[in-house]
Amino acid sequence: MAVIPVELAGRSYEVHVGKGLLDEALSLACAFIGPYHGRKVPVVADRNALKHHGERLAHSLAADGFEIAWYLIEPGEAAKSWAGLQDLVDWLLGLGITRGDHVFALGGGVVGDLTGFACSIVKRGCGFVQLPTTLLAQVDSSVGGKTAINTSAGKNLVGAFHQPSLVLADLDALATLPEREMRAGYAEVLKYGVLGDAGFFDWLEEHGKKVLALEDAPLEHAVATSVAAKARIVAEDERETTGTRALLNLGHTFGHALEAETGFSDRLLHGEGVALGMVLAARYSARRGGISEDDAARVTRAIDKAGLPAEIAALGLECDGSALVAHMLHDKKMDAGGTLPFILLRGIGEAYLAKDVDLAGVAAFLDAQLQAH
Ligand SMILES: NC(=O)c1ccc[n+]([C@@H]2O[C@H](COP(=O)([O-])OP(=O)(O)OC[C@H]3O[C@@H](n4cnc5c(N)ncnc54)[C@H](O)[C@@H]3O)[C@@H](O)[C@H]2O)c1
Ligand SMILES: O=C(O)C(=O)C[C@@H](O)[C@H](O)[C@H](O)COP(=O)(O)O
Ligand SMILES: [Zn+2]
Repeated sequence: MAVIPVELAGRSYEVHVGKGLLDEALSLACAFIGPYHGRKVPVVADRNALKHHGERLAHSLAADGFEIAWYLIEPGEAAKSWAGLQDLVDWLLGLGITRGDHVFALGGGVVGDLTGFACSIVKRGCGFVQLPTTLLAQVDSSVGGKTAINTSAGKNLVGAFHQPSLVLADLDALATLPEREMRAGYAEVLKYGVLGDAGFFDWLEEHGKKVLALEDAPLEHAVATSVAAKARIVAEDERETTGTRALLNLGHTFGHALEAETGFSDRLLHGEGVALGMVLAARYSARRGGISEDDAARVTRAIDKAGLPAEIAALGLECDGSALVAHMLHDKKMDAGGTLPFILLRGIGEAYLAKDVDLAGVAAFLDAQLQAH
């Protein structure tokens, strides 16, 4: 078991990583449950998280004398929408939620992002506890307080920074996760190595297969190392103002554009978009004379070896590079002068924010990538 603190002035919280946490460590979470609503705890879950882990959660809360008021969402990115937000907020208000209450989010990044955002606005803010059940949510989305919904203009364009009070990442939950989702989460694990920890990247090259196969020790090491990396970055730059936190966006400028182009659908999962985005960022960096061609190829190989998509040509998109760049114009990193900073690489473990990227050049680069292979 690992306990990783996220140190934020006045709002520090812990991320617990280990097996059996949904069964055992919930007494920790019970400290956050107010004496409201006839001791019913509001839990937001998607149908898959409920099906596989709802009973464990209900059982464990019952031991502390609590019942659950469930709010169910359909699995998939579509729930991160205005309509999804409105329905959830109405439900919370209907429950008589107070500002001192905590809502529990049981599921992947979709459940966490939507619940966190609803909790940031309901009565101007109530608390929430993250119970992440996907690898992606355990290593990334449940930590750091970015919450959001998507709009027709793009990914995560309406949201808030709102930190959870506690995160319990139960590694046992991953046993029921479909393989494709496990791989998608692994893309964000690789991201921490590629952006800032060459040693971790080396370790993943050697042990990544064991992580994907859910071997206990490698899995816990990968999740805890990822969470610790994210916690360090978030503690340094909570609201992405200094450029440090922007590094967590490695692969996302390209990835979010690909997600938008594929309609935020099952055609391309978020982690798959990030995987492709990291390949593109590495290749684009190599072309500018940053990372070596060999190391860019190493990044591509690690992604491919994990069974993640590594070539955008294989997506069969019917668009050109300019269409992808048009999606990027909505990116939240865009500054008032119309510059879109890109997270590029000097080497493996050495990401930086480049503010001199010419978008016409990116479109031409993408045209070539869309044709290649
Ligand atoms: N807030 C952040 O910092 C942050 C970071 C990374 C990603 N995100 C967001 O997270 C979302 C992606 O999250 P995700 O990859 O977890 O996707 P997801 O929430 O859609 O979950 C993936 C699928 O797994 C199912 N599932 C969840 N837990 C399961 C389990 N234990 N067993 C079986 N099935 C299970 C879900 O029902 C869903 O079908 C995107 O919207 C992305 O933008 C946010
Ligand atoms: O926590 C962060 O900061 C990240 O950038 C983590 C990303 O993996 C995540 O997908 C995030 O939601 C993207 O942020 P956005 O600001 O580009 O929406
Ligand atoms: Zn991401």
